[in-house]
Amino acid sequence: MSTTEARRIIIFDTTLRDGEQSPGCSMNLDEKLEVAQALVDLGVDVIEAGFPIASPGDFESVRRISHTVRGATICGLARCNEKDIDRAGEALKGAPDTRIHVFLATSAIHREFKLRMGMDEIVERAIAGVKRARNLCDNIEFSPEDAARTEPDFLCRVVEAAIAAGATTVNIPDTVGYATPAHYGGVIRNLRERVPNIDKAVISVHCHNDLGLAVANSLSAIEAGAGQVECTINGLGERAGNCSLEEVVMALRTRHDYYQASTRINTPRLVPTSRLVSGITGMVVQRNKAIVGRNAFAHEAGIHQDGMLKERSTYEIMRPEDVGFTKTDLVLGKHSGRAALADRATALGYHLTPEHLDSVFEAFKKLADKKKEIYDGDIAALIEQRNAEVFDAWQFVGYEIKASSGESPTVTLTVRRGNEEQRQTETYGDGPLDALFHAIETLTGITAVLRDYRVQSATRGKDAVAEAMVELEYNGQLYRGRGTSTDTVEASTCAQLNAINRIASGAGQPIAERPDQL
Ligand SMILES: CC(=O)SCCNC(=O)CCNC(=O)[C@H](O)C(C)(C)COP(=O)(O)OP(=O)(O)OC[C@H]1O[C@@H](n2cnc3c(N)ncnc32)[C@H](O)[C@@H]1OP(=O)(O)O
Ligand SMILES: CC(C)C(=O)C(=O)O
Repeated sequence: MSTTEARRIIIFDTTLRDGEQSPGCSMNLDEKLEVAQALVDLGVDVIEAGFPIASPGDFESVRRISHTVRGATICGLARCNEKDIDRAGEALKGAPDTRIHVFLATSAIHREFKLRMGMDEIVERAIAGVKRARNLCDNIEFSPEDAARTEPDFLCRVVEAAIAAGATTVNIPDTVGYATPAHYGGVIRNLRERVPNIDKAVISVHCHNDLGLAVANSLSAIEAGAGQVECTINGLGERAGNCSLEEVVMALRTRHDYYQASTRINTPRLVPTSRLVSGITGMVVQRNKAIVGRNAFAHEAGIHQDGMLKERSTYEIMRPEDVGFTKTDLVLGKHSGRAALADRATALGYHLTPEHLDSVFEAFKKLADKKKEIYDGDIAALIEQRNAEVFDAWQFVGYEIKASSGESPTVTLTVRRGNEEQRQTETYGDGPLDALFHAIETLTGITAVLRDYRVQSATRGKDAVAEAMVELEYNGQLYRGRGTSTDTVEASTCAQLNAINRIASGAGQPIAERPDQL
């Protein structure tokens, strides 16, 4: 089947109703209007804007949305009683494209313990509710709540009666997330085979995620013939949530070869809409959440990064820009390889020789063992540090400090000169840096005046790299040195040593040329 012949699946978004039922996710009127507009921009077909009987605020938000938001059908929920249905009709009155969604539970557990109604009464109430709603609106959805746990024969009976009474959509909820994919697909198939008037209505699915199967169950139902899927942004919803809109939409799109079904969703709006809803509800999107999570298109493993740089379909089944991310993120961390490091260095404007890359890579791996995430600032600092070290006569190896307040610290500094390690221990000065700088002077035999010393964080976070900078005056010339490390003392010692190395190699600047610095 070609793309043009694909079945179109109706996307019914219930972020503003079932999504709002997530504990702590209530939204105010302005926020609901903003989300409703974003849902229209995203291209959803139906927006379930709220449950008008629930509160005056819910009534008002359904009323305002149905009167101001254009481009989608606006739906209001109602229990199967006159008051709820009339209130929903009132909230939607006068708006151009609306739907009333009437629900009544049908499973044995709900009939016996919650509603205390027998089967016949359920059927009668369902018929009466749909008819009453149909007098207020032409577009009626009926949901036999807890359908997935309802006896198949009885479910067929209720669905047939609801359609005969005027329901244009019959929604089959897995209210408690009990279904599994094959089971749920079977429920839909059974209805299609056994309900004589089933072709007079669209079959819809509404899956909860208690077993983490909401998306899988929805896809199975679509495969079995469902034409509408109910879902929420970020999978928000009662308890473990609902079917996630972004996941089901991208599954249909990515596996079009299999499902032969399409939606109207403008997929590059998925990430912005997810961020909007997350910001408004305060429900943080987990980093590894499919489609919209921060890591959804991030690759850290060297072998994957190498594959991605050669041909991105090696490790990506969707393009990040198709869901609204700007680009794939090759995260640099302890699992990365040279290919990704070289690629990032080039992007940052550095051109590394193979030897230089090896040397930066070695320092990068050491840093990555200490730090969870390596930022661009870290990479730049490492490259510049290595650039400076190329000429170094003395290279930093390590230090030890014994210090207590009010006493001169004792430091041992170890440096390498060629193949030889040199060590200097001293008890000196006001603090560890004073002592370490003095140990450098003793080891190298070069005494200079410290004109400037600065240390700053190169990147973010507690484990950020410290970047130290010193300026030394020596024989009327100015020598700068830089050092980086996650350890501030080490960064400062490296900076001092780097400046001394420059003195040794004569790489200074006349002081007169830089009066502003002094
Ligand atoms: C599966 C779902 O997500 S359904 C939607 C769930 N969403 C919500 O409940 C959020 C909004 N709800 C509310 O604000 C309140 O529950 C209200 C305003 C709707 C009702 O409040 P109250 O009148 O105080 O009733 P309460 O919530 O305590 O109990 C629900 C009543 O509705 C009845 N009921 C439940 N579902 C239905 C239904 N589909 N049709 C008719 N009656 C129903 C229950 O049997 C119970 O009746 P009872 O009090 O005679 O035993
Ligand atoms: C109202 C219905 C569709 C519902 O939310 C559910 O059954 O989960």
